Amino acid sequence: MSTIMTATAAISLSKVSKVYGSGPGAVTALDGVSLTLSRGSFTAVMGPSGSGKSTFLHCAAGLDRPTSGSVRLGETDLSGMSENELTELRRTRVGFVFQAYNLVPSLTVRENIQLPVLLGAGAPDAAWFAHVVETVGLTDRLAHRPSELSGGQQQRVAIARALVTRPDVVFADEPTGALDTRTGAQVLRLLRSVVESTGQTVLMVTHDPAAASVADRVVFLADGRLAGALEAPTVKVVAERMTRLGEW
Ligand SMILES: Nc1ncnc2c1ncn2[C@@H]1O[C@H](COP(=O)(O)OP(=O)(O)OP(=O)(O)O)[C@@H](O)[C@H]1O
Repeated sequence: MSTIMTATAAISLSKVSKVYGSGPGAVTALDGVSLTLSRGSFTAVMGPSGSGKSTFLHCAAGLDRPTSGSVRLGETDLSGMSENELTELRRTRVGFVFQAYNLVPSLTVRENIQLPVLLGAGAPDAAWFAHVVETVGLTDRLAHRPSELSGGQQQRVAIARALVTRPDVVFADEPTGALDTRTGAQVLRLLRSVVESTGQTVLMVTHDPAAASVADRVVFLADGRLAGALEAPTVKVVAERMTRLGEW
């Protein structure tokens, strides 16, 4: 890999394939996908149901191992890593935001956000923590429990938690799937502003053209393969492209 690529690529997948099962029942969920995300970019992944989006996200994030091909996070090749090393990498170098916010109900907002740092027995960086909390607009909610917050606020806690370790990449799987349109739009604007204010790299899987239009680039998957990309996407163009790819 050239010096320029290692300097700018946050994540890089090379000919990644994933086959579930074996023999006649084997399913090829990903089929030779190569993609590079530059640092500070916001990329949305779209495609019909079953096209391999979740598998792609899981392989890129080190949650699942490709059957063949390689994934690099910055300069780290995930292929040869042990389970323990992958667990450590997920804890320290990637952040996750899921549709179901996955907050710990008994912990306060502050504790939920700090959890990844506390689990690593590290000391939270106070200035960064304050910056993240302010960016997501939760400064006056730190002592609350998740059940005392709205859905949008809970997802903002999850976003803050994903950012607190200053990960190389934040992976978001349908982050607005459980939110109403207006709250979803607020959460997306927040993710966008996070990319701009922190230089964070975000990879987001979504079914929603409006969500995808917030990204810098949309990549489309169909039958486990890359089926094109759009730069500076608009809702209309994304929706048209999805309609051509088949059932959403
Ligand atoms: N653990 C598994 N075992 C067997 N097959 C699987 C497994 N996980 C996914 N698949 C299959 O791999 C293909 C891709 O699935 P994946 O969940 O990545 O698609 P997706 O695009 O995220 O779908 P959706 O939009 O419906 O969530 C599908 O045919 C799915 O049935």
